[in-house]
Amino acid sequence: MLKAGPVWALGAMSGTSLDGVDAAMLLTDGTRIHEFGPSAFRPYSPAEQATLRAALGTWPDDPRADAAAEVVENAHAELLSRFDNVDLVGFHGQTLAHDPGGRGTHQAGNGAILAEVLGLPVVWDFRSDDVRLGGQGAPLAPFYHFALARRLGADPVVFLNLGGVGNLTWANPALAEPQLAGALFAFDTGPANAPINDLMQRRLGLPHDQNGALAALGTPDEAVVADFLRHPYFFRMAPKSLDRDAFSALAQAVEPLSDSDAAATLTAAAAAAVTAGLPHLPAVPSLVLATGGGRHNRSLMQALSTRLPCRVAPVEEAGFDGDMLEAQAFAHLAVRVARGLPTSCPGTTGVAAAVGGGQITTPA
Ligand SMILES: Nc1ncnc2c1ncn2[C@@H]1O[C@H](COP(=O)(O)OP(=O)(O)OP(=O)(O)O)[C@@H](O)[C@H]1O
Ligand SMILES: CC(=O)N[C@H]1[C@@H]2OC[C@@H](O2)[C@@H](O)[C@@H]1O[C@H](C)C(=O)O
Repeated sequence: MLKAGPVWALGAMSGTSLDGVDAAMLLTDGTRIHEFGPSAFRPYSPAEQATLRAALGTWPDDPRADAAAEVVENAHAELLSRFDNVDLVGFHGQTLAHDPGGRGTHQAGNGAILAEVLGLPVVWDFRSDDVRLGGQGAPLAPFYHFALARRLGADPVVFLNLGGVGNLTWANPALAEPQLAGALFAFDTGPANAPINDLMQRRLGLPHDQNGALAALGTPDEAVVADFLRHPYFFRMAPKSLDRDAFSALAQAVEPLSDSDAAATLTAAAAAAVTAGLPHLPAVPSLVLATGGGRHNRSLMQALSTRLPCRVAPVEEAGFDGDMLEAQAFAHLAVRVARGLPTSCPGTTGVAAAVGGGQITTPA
């Protein structure tokens, strides 16, 4: 049994960009954020990353998925054992495949193993219940965005996560609870860093376009961007979510371009996808707070400023840590699961009614 009141939760996220594991502690009662705690990052080695890459698109019982799960479990055990005074762990795992309307959603990594290794209760498998009940299973960070918005005041706040995939959240903290109608609107916007990382890896053997330097040297091919924006995904009503590699045609379209023009085009496409998402929000915001690794990419931030009809600023402007926000989100969500509070609702995943997903494993 988790003690009453705020607890120190340790959240861990291994994101779609495959760069490594983020972990962060948060003092929360699942509703209010009391304090931000320490955080750490553990990169995947090139060999580990190759194992994860080889498993993308696989489902449980595939040997490639088993190999990926082992990498994920070992990396998390190593990273999470560095933290002290943890009451509860929130373990997202690594998404290998996501097909909410079909085969479901697959996060590699067994939370029960981690619970034994760490000797701590672990909340995991956050997405399956939502998908089983007809939801998209993603995005889940919006319930944490709501708690952040409440810290800032009563006005609506828009968060843009620039991870491997991008996602937007409109949070209205004037409502008392995140699951109330009108409190949250959220959806994946489109590819963000993943296609840029893949290009850099494929052509130059580099993990990403450091600070957007390569894209800054090139010119976007606007015809490719315009064609990309004709994808039916952008015309679908929210909530909606994406698999990491849902836009493989975009990668093919930039193949004939030079390295810098290809990087510039993928960067412009990532920004254009966000612009295409804005009409799905209740109103055009005056400010978008950018979080996730993509906010370090100057070319991407520049492309967003050019293409969006509002100001875009890193989430640090509001006093938050954009590198650890997703890890903190899974700390917060873990406490919500342990307390029986919902983690998704019709406005975030399209599920018919609010759901508290996730399983809890307590070590023997
Ligand atoms: N200095 C930088 N310059 C350019 N890009 C960067 C920089 N730092 C990080 N990034 C990009 O951000 C990515 C990591 O972002 P983040 O950790 O938010 O993604 P993620 O959590 O893996 O993805 P998701 O949110 O989709 O699950 C890197 O893979 C890289 O593409
Ligand atoms: C299925 C899955 O793992 N989706 C991730 C991915 O990365 C960003 C975007 O696509 C978002 O939908 C989600 O992650 C964040 C943490 C979320 O659930 O809010």
